[in-house]
Amino acid sequence: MCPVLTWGKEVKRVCHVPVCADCFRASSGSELETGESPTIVPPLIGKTIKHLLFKTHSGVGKTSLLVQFDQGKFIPGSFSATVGIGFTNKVVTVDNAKVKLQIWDTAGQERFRSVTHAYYRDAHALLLLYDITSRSSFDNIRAWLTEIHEYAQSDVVIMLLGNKADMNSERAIRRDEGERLAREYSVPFMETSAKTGVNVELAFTAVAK
Ligand SMILES: Nc1nc2c(ncn2[C@@H]2O[C@H](COP(=O)(O)OP(=O)(O)OP(=O)(O)O)[C@@H](O)[C@H]2O)c(=O)[nH]1
Repeated sequence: MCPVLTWGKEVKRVCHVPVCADCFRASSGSELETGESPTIVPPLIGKTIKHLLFKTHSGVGKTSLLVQFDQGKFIPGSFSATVGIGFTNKVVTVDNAKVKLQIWDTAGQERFRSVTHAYYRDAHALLLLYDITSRSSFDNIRAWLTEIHEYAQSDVVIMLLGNKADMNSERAIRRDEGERLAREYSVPFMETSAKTGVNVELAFTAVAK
């Protein structure tokens, strides 16, 4: 039985898979040459999307959101603060194509600003996070958006995320405030919860579609 292969946009020739002549024809669109061994070279990954995950304020749930996306679980309690920049790789299937998401996790602290700037230029997507129970985290967003516009590629996808959506009773920022700010900067917006997992997958994969 031949493997089912999905051809992505940027083919990365990483391994050879032996297949029958019919599958070779179906996958490559060409016939085997006489004497040619029936192997095709599938892409392991269709494309790589680089995300940069931001928090605008301490404790908005950036690490929890990443853990929920990566491991599908919520681990209560604060993680040790992100130092400098780290990254997580996750391969997801989008429209039958495998896409590698490389998620760079930045420390929001001032002293790491210069490190972070270097990554802006390379990113396809920037996820900007605030905590719906924290007015100050929301108030920081404008400054971050201004800075991002200065350093990021002009075609970068910026997404605004209001995290801790499960904490409705302690909400300090109405959903429509988030929506309005997002409209003002022409960026997509959604509320997420690292605890319940709501919209977490969507937030990370939306850019890959
Ligand atoms: N209820 C609820 N709590 C959350 C959610 N996301 C994170 N938390 C909690 O908020 C606190 C901070 O979460 P972290 O993931 O450490 O936040 P961070 O932005 O990485 O924090 P620092 O790097 O320390 O600034 C922890 O107690 C988490 O358990 C969420 O969606 N819902």
